[in-house]
Amino acid sequence: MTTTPPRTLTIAGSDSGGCAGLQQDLRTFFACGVHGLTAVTAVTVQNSLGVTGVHTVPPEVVAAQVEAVATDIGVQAAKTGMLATAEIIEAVAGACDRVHIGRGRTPFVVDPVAASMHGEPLLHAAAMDSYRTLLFPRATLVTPNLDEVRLFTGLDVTTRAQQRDAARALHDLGPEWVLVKGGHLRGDPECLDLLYDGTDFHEFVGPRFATPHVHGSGDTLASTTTAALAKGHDVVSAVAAAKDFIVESVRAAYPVGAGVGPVSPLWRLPDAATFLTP
Ligand SMILES: Nc1ncnc2c1ncn2[C@@H]1O[C@H](COP(=O)(O)OP(=O)(O)OP(=O)(O)O)[C@@H](O)[C@H]1O
Ligand SMILES: Cc1ncc(CO)c(N)n1
Repeated sequence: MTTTPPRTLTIAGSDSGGCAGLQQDLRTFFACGVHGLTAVTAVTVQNSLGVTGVHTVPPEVVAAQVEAVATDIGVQAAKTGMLATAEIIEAVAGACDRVHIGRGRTPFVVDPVAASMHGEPLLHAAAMDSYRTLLFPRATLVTPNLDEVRLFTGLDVTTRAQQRDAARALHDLGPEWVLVKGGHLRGDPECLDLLYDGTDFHEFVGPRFATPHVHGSGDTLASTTTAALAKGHDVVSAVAAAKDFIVESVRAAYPVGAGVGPVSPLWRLPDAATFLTP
């Protein structure tokens, strides 16, 4: 009998285009050798050009999915993506408490998704406070991009020094660790992601590729980190592994549709492209 792989849970929205959201989380989990579980929060009508509809799942159904998989299948690490509303955030916080997901217990990565990469909102404005009071204090790690940093702290980050100020301000909101992602620091010739635990900074620097196809890059980074935590890495080595993984995934990005294509965890499965070739 084969050994059961570690189980990772994503609490996230569906992207019908398969580039971001829970679809990207699941394929990243698969490529990282963990069994992916899902608690669906919302269905988005989305393609490579943007989001044209959002339909949320009732909060009690989101909570029930978390509890159903955690109590039977077990969760070694969990992450959140699009949570959409204050009511869903409240339900997620309650369910995670009941099944012992959160800092000091099962590792919990909170990716505070606020908008699509095309700028369409994926979070109600009224839900910002729920993130601050209910999720950041429960998080092992929060992973904001620079737009989310501005929303949560009011800080505009245009330099690496300001990235450090932002990490300090976010850490004050209660998470154990903060990763301020630098993908949006367009003037920087490299991509620096900055990790902070309230004492030490850790810098993860990678190349900045010229590709426009970076849809799902934040989801891939957070999912890989979650998979590494489930396999027993500490936060610093999990983020280091995730940074190596995202660099290869951006290098392997491909176009779909008329707009922005996804970064691709498929680089990890080199045989897959030729498998099933007639
Ligand atoms: N052009 C690029 N080349 C290489 N790495 C990149 C590039 N753009 C982003 N990254 C990396 O991808 C990860 C996600 O960063 P980013 O700041 O873009 O997050 P995000 O906006 O949440 O992503 P998305 O909304 O596209 O899912 C980071 O590790 C970042 O350094
Ligand atoms: C469902 C969903 N989650 C997250 C993002 C952001 O990457 C997106 N575009 N769509």
